Amino acid sequence: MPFPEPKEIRNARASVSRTAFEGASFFGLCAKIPALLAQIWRMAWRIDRRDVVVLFGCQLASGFAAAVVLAATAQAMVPLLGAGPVADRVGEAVPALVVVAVAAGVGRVAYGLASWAVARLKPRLLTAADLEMVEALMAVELVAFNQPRFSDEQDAAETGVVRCDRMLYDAQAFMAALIRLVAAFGVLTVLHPLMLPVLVLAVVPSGTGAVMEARIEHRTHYANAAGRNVKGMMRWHVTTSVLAPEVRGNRMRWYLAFWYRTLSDRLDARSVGAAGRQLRVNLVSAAGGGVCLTGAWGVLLWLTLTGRVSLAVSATAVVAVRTALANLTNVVHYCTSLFHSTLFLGDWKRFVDDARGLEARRGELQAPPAPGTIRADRVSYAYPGRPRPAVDEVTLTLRQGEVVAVVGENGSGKSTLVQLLTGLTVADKGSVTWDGVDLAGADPDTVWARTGLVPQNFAHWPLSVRENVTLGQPHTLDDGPVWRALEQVGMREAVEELPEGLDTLLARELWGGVDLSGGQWQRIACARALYRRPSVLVLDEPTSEMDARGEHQIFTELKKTAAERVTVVVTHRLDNTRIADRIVVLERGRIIEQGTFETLVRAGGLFQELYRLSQDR
Ligand SMILES: Nc1ncnc2c1ncn2[C@@H]1O[C@H](COP(=O)(O)OP(=O)(O)OP(=O)(O)O)[C@@H](O)[C@H]1O
Repeated sequence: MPFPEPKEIRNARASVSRTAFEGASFFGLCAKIPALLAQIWRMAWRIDRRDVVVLFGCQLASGFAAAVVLAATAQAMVPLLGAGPVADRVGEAVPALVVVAVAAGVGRVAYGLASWAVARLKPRLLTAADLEMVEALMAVELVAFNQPRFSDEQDAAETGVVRCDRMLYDAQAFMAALIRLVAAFGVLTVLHPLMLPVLVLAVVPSGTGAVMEARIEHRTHYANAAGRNVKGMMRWHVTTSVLAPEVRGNRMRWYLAFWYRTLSDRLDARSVGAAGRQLRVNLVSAAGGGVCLTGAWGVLLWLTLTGRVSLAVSATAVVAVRTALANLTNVVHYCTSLFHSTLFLGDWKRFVDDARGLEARRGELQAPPAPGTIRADRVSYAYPGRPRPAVDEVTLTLRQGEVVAVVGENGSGKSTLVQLLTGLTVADKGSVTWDGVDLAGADPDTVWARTGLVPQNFAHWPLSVRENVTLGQPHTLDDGPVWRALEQVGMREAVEELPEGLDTLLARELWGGVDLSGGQWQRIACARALYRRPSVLVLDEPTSEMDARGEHQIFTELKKTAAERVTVVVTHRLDNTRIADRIVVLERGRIIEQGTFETLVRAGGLFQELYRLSQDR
């Protein structure tokens, strides 16, 4: 049976860049260039003023040198093409030829120095853009990730970061070509005023063609954006060692290969189609440019034949026209590329600004360092685009020293509730208070400084064992507390056996790395939370992959250290809830039962039913 075709993937919205480019004409682009250049210079200026000054100065020098080369060439042509013995004519031209050689040398050195400044600025510009984005993303409210537009905008902004690499080079190449073009125009105008309009006419078709080609490229880029992103994600899934057993054990390889090839073919088909359209545009503009250029040569010939310009001037004009044309092609090419890059940069800027606006900034209130009471008062929360609240009018009080278990079926709202209790998410309705301090108005950093969280999806940080335990803490050189936390979760022996103990890198893909089992990783995540000695400890399915001994050890430890904190455990293993002082049962976002294990297991409600099912084997 043939495989079913993968779904066509599209972006949730068209990017602002795309619309901006679609609407731009050649002259529209030109008008925007000064502002775009100013934006790039401003960014570069913040990074290294000296390099920007070198870059700018060298560009001016190389442009000036180009003008001198052309003007001196014209001077040398006069004797060279004049009358008299060859030796005399050459001798007369020597000073001008020396000027040509020196100016060409100065131009080359200036160009080299400008490239050096670009090479120094480029990586730092990229890092600055990247850091801004990473820092902004790490600070946004969790709810931002649930907005459908957010990930599209993030993709466009990522492209902006990558394009920073090219943008500076484009700006430099554009400026260099522009300066040379202006120099060539200047020399031509001096030679004969009629030369300038003729040359402008000759270059309009190629300029228009280049913009049209760039627009096709841009359109293809966006048409392929969503598919390219998904393909990139899929590439990781199908090639990573983490998922290799699943891919093989379920014989997924053939379908995944088909999927990957189909998606790649679709992307390629768009690019191939675009290449054909670009060729047509290219040929038409080349033909138009050829006709105009022939006209320009014709005018030059007419000026020469009618004696309006000398043969020497005419020869210089040929050199100047060729210089102008070559640089004009570069001007148009780099201008469109620059425009393209700065549009992506605009996406990046907008995203970073928006993300900063979405930063978790709620108020100046300080959360109590060790809350005696956490209270949820008629708290509701609905995820964007979901009609039913995930947590619905929940009222609950947790006290210091208490271990509370939260149970319920999949999707009943357990994880969402613990996120609300720890201020990771702010309630739509109702309030969560820590000793009366409303988390909606509290500085979230002061809240999270007191919490220890083992979420359902925790990271396998590709760092050393020590860093995996201490992550997020102020640095301490003392390994005692690290070993203590590892002991609490029964990992001391396992870590001692690792090749480099606490220094062992936990990442099998990297050189010298060692991977852990699923249960061991869970123990490390628990050790990380316990190491923090939090006053609010939240564990969301902390032992789902652990063996009986590990699970027993964790729950014993929780009970032993419960007095110093508020402890909340989300679990599906209902036997574990025996250690809890209180069990809260959720259904469709509401609390339907509360009590001790002994009460609930006989209460005839959902807990009793779920417990019976868990024992019915
Ligand atoms: N990021 C999200 N965006 C949209 N809806 C979500 C999101 N996360 C959870 N939900 C929905 O909210 C509801 C509650 O989810 P939650 O993760 O809190 O349930 P849970 O009780 O922890 O489930 P489980 O036992 O499977 O972990 C579910 O209907 C779920 O589909």
